[in-house]
Amino acid sequence: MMTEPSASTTQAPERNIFQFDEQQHEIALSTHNLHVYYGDNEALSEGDLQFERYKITALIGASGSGKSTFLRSLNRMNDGVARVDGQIMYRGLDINSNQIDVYEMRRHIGMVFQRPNPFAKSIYDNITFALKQRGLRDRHQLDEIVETSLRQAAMWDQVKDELHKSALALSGGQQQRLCIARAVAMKPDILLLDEPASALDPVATSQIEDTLLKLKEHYTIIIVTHNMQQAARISDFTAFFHLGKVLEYDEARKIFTRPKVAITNDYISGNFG
Ligand SMILES: Nc1ncnc2c1ncn2[C@@H]1O[C@H](COP(=O)(O)OP(=O)(O)OP(=O)(O)O)[C@@H](O)[C@H]1O
Repeated sequence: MMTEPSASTTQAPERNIFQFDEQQHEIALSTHNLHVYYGDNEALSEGDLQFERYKITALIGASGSGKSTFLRSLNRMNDGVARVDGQIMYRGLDINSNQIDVYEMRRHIGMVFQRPNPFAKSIYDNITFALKQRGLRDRHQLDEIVETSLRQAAMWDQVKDELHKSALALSGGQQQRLCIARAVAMKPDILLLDEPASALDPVATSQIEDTLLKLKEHYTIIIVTHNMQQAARISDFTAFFHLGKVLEYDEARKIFTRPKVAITNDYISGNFG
């Protein structure tokens, strides 16, 4: 449910960061003193955020507020594009450390992009490509992973008889679910999704949302979305980004019913963005 626009639109932003009680919540990923720069321009100045295991966290905010910059930093997709200062802690390791094998880390922290980007290969080969690159050759094991991944992405029944058809012949929504299947085939801990449904129609969008709700049984999900209804429907926690900072981060039901920060209220009420 959305709240009514607030009268206090001009109120200066206050920081209102939700701190998990680490005793009660298992943290899958956390950031500490994170700053991201494109050249001299500081696009993100974010302090300490924590992401709880097996929950969906939505990153919301107006265009240019830094959501994608933040998301892409979480598995070093900004390497070579931006300078990232601060720590991103995963299983006790800072993923920005020189000792990290970036490809191995991305196996644990996978990503699905805004536009479906299947390889120009068959459905089967899209899912097995990276596994084969890593040396997995056992046909039986590969078949099993293809089936499990497609089931997790809720498209096994639709494509089980045409696994050798080109992925490019699938609809946009199916292609995006194939990209989700490709990501989960690597058995990541964390799935990052950058507006995965923005190029899809409402039916395909709703199927992606149902898929994500099922996937959170096994994965920690962090999703950028411009769709407030989507964030309210599927997220457990929501972070509101504004001008390169997180102004409010809390349980989604609180953000969408009684946000503490006036600008959050204005944004979710559709007053800007
Ligand atoms: N590759 C880049 N080079 C230089 N500046 C960039 C680059 N990518 C993003 N920026 C800048 O960083 C800031 C944050 O952009 P970012 O894409 O993270 O915002 P966003 O909230 O994800 O926006 P949108 O919702 O439109 O995707 C913006 O000022 C943007 O212009």
